[in-house]
Amino acid sequence: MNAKGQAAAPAMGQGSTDVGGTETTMVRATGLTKRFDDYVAVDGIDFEIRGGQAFGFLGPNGAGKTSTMRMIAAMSPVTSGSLEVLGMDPTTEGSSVRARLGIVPQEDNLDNDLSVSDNLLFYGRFFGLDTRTLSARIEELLRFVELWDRRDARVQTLSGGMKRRVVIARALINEPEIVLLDEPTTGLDPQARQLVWDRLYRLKQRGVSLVLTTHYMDEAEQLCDELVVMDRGRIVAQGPPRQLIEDYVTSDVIELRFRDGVPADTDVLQAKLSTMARDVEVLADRVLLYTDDPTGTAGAIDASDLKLAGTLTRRSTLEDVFLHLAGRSLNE
Ligand SMILES: Nc1ncnc2c1ncn2[C@@H]1O[C@H](COP(=O)(O)OP(=O)(O)OP(=O)(O)O)[C@@H](O)[C@H]1O
Repeated sequence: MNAKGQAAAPAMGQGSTDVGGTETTMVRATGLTKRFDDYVAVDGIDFEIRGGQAFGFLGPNGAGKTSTMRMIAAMSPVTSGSLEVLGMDPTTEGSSVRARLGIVPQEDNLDNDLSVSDNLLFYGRFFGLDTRTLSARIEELLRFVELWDRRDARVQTLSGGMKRRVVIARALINEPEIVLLDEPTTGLDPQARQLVWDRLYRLKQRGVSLVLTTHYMDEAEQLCDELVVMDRGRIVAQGPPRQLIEDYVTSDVIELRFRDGVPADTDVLQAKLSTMARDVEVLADRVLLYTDDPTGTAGAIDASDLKLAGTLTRRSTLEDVFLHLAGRSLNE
């Protein structure tokens, strides 16, 4: 207990509050480029990740998110441009960079035949940690991810959500200053996702910087302080999630569904609807009306001769930002 009677924060990430405050640059990329033969996967991007932040790369499949992560993780060399991770060059100082990172890959690469705690033990030995230190850390980490009671279970017997939490615990074994998570909740059911989000949120509260990729807008909105939105290797927008929504789209969206499907003559439809809202997006199955005056727009819709099956009014999301910037949906 500390002077205020609160339980002391676990050892993980200790020091990161000193060295990793928001004034500290954890990762800086300038003109960062990754090419696979002639294919440009990451096309000259600039970004800066500051300490204690949850920083997200949001974008559809193939946007270049994983390629960017792999360069930060010193797992894939930079083709051109510059990249600095914790003040080091990951291309020439790869092992020093990796020693201070935690990595949660897209695929759970646990040893299914080993127990939960042995997975952490063997991973920890790579970092040269002795058995006593490791035992204490394994207990603390498995309690943190709420899997201490499953410590002796073979990984094979765990659910997908539990496995993901084991990978997160494993990534923390070396007390990293930055944890890189590649699509941390892809494939998990809603309840398992909530649990992972909750643990990541707590980790951030302890001063650990999180860098994650996702193609889920709700994950980006829930977890990230700062986002870059990527499409086809480039950054199309950058900022805090709420700021991006404010900057690029209206406060509300009214979705229209038509009785006989979206009318084929989209030019006529666009012209008619554009008098009712600030922006109109015609999709295959519905039309989106972007408005800062949902009541006024709803009134104009009611007074029109549109043959509608139904309408839905909702707050704008990052999905709308992406649609506005890229002209297509995030998960298309
Ligand atoms: N080793 C590789 N060799 C050739 N092309 C690659 C390689 N790795 C990735 N790519 C290509 O680079 C592009 C960007 O891939 P990347 O995995 O970085 O995207 P992503 O945004 O993470 O998408 P996903 O959500 O599917 O992982 C894709 O078109 C992919 O096919």
